[in-house]
Amino acid sequence: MTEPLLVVEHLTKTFGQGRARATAVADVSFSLAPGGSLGIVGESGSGKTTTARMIIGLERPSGGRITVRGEDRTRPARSARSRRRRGRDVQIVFQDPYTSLDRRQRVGDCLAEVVGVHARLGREETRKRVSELAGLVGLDDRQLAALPRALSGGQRQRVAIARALAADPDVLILDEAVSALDVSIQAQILNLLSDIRRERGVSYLFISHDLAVIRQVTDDTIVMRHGAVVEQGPTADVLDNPSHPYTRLLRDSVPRTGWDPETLTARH
Ligand SMILES: Nc1ncnc2c1ncn2[C@@H]1O[C@H](COP(=O)(O)OP(=O)(O)OP(=O)(O)O)[C@@H](O)[C@H]1O
Repeated sequence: MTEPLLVVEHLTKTFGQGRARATAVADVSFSLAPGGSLGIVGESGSGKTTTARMIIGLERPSGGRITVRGEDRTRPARSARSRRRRGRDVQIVFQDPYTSLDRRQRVGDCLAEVVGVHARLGREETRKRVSELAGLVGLDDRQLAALPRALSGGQRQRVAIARALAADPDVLILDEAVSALDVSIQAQILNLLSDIRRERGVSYLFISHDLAVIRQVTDDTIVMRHGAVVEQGPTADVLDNPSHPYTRLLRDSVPRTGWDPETLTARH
């Protein structure tokens, strides 16, 4: 059996103290295989982003363990060097890349900067690598020379994906990465992500509230509610034959032919 790439065991996160203390993530365990794609679904506030933030090292777990290729990643990195090294393990793409892009920096320069952080390359090699990344995500020279504000939402998300891939990570976390895009652009980005996974063997942790998206891009899925995992398994099984009432509710909440919100609310 292939060794898992990312393993999360009994992960827990509590915020606040005393009466204000709240558990955002409660005893969450899962693993991600090399080249695999795992979906995390759940309603707003179920702990999906907090889980992702702990894996990327932006939040310190209150309990549990995170390993990548068997190496402990539970505590956030202390030095710039180990942060860089960990950047080659896991990268994240958020819903709105505009907030994380430098508004005064041209897209090509932004990509060159990240390439420079992760690999010591000469000017010509850096240029080649930027052009390769741009090709991978479908950005042309005009877009590389542009400032982020001159790009559409879909193009900015391509920049965010290219920037994450510039570190050549083993795992890419996509946190509602296509949720803000309209449906046709969303389909383009999802196809792009499938191609990248096939060509590069990068693994995905795909966080979304959209079950159609989860069905399209993941092999396995976990369902979170109130910080805990209530169901997990192959995506088709979880979505087609949910065993937990909450998963059934999530699935039945998707509008489709014959959908009746009144019956749904009455039932739950
Ligand atoms: N820094 C923080 N301080 C206090 N509480 C927090 C903090 N970050 C998250 N929480 C709480 O933890 C819970 C889980 O939040 P989280 O953002 O992980 O949920 P989510 O499933 O990603 O939701 P959404 O889909 O709306 O992004 C929420 O109740 C949230 O209010």
